[in-house]
Amino acid sequence: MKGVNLLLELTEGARADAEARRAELSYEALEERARAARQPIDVAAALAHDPGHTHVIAEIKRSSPSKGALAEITDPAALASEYAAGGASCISVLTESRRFGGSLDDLRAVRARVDVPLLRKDFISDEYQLLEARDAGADMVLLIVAVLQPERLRELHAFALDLGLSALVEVHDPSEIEHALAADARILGVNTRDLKTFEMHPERFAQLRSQIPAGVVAVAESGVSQLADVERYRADGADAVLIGEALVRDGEPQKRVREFGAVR
Ligand SMILES: O=C(O)c1ccccc1NCC(=O)[C@H](O)[C@H](O)COP(=O)(O)O
Repeated sequence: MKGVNLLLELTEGARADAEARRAELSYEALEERARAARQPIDVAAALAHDPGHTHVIAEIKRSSPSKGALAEITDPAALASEYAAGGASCISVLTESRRFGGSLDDLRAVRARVDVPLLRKDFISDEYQLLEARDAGADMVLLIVAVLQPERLRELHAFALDLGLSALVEVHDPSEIEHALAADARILGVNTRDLKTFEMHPERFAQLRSQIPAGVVAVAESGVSQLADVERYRADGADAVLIGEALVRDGEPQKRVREFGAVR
């Protein structure tokens, strides 16, 4: 399947890049540094349902496999400041370099500039990558159920929590929700992008929402291009929306984040 193959390719590439960094900095040395880094923020609390407001997770995304180049972001920290000023509840920093053009340096630069919770958005399959996330200032990491065996998902989720990190556990279908909940996910993201065709299926969020228990943060990911899309996800029960392309292409990201966040 093209989509699964793409996810595997992205995951393998991210793992190879992390292995190269590990050759420069050992696991043990990184762990010592990571555990001494600032204490992460509790992101589940920051994204908990708010009747007066939709939490916006605003993404820093230069390019993507589906669209190619999206925006020339020379100063990710400046864009993050705009997002924060617009009231973003969390900022997602894509650190994958091969297809998304991101880096851990982007994450570090953003951390140095803003105080809002940060998501390290990458294709994580190894503990070393979780240590890197905490060391670079992340509060939350992405774990994609489609590329992790159930036991591996449980291990990585538990290790993230042990490091004080939160985890956004990403699902695409009902069986993946079961695996996510079995791993004790507290923040669940439904990605409505079909990774086989790259088509958007916003109705998937509503289809899966009833399987997400009360008390678990429900995030609708991908495909927001206008206010009506946020209103729809909100009406379908989203506590938070994760938005990339629409914000990086917008000339007024601060204004746009404020507008999207005002949806109730
Ligand atoms: O964006 C892609 O083309 C993509 C392809 C394969 C795997 C992941 C991909 N995107 C990651 C994301 O989850 C999105 O960046 C995020 O949900 C924001 O989506 P959007 O608002 O549609 O840019």
